[in-house]
Amino acid sequence: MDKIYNISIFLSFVGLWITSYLTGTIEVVLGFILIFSFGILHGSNDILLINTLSKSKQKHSYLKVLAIYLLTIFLAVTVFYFIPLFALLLFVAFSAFHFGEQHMENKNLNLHKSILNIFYFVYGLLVLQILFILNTSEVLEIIESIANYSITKGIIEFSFISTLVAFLIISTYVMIFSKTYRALFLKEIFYLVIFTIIFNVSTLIWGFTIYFIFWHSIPSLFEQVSFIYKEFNTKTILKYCIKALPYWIMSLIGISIVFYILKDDKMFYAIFFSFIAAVTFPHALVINKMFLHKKAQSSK
Ligand SMILES: CC1=C(/C=C/C(C)=C/C=C/C(C)=C/C=O)C(C)(C)CCC1
Repeated sequence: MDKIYNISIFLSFVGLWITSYLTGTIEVVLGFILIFSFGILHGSNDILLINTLSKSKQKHSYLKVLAIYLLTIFLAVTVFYFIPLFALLLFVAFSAFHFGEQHMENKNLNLHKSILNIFYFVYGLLVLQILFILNTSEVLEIIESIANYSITKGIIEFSFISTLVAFLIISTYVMIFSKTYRALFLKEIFYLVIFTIIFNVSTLIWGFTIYFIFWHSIPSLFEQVSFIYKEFNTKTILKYCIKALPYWIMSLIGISIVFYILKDDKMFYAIFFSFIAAVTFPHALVINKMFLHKKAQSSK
């Protein structure tokens, strides 16, 4: 995993360097290309993951799994439509846990499950809050168009400071009880400094893209391929991509239709993030199950 993160550092700075040559519009287009390729791909094989997870027990019917998955997405869309502010907060909370779990799970911190869950959540939330505090005006605009509710700069600042304090407290606790984390702490702070530099220099969308693709989706793809096929090489990556293709195409068609129907410039980011949010809910749950399964396997 360390190797992957070294590649992430390299790609992040390549990403920053490239954008110094690009106009704002091309930066946004490139961001969307990356999000719609690697970003969506990393969530396209959830159904395959569910089947791999249930292999040992009774195998669920494909249609049943697909139906439950689509129902969760439909439910998320409905909540977004009727109670957007609540849905947005829930989405940020789910995403924070999901980002934190992806980043920290493989560190084998060897602590009680509830402490680990809080730690994953606070870490992921801190990364998001660093992005938000360094791009406040863009974030406020998008939140207003999604939730039809204007929050103030003060709320973003307050959330950032509270999350930072919470992170320092839980980090101290984890350091006291986990030798592994003590050894890793400086490296983790170094990664956070890298995120801060990137989020400060880039626009909101480009900063989010760099984190989401190079620090989340690519490490997650590595983890998923290794979990499903037990090895990570060109052959298994190709297998994964072929399996993901129908879902990937379906999501691209789905979002294109929504954009085509609404065709509203102002709503662009709102639709985009609501779409990501809807697929994030079931995805985060499936990945959580994958990590629990891996842990159970390794402790056998
Ligand atoms: C960047 C950003 C937001 C949050 C985005 C998040 C939280 C994305 C999470 C994506 C995930 C977890 C994908 C699946 O793996 C807001 C709040 C919409 C406001 C505008 C800018």
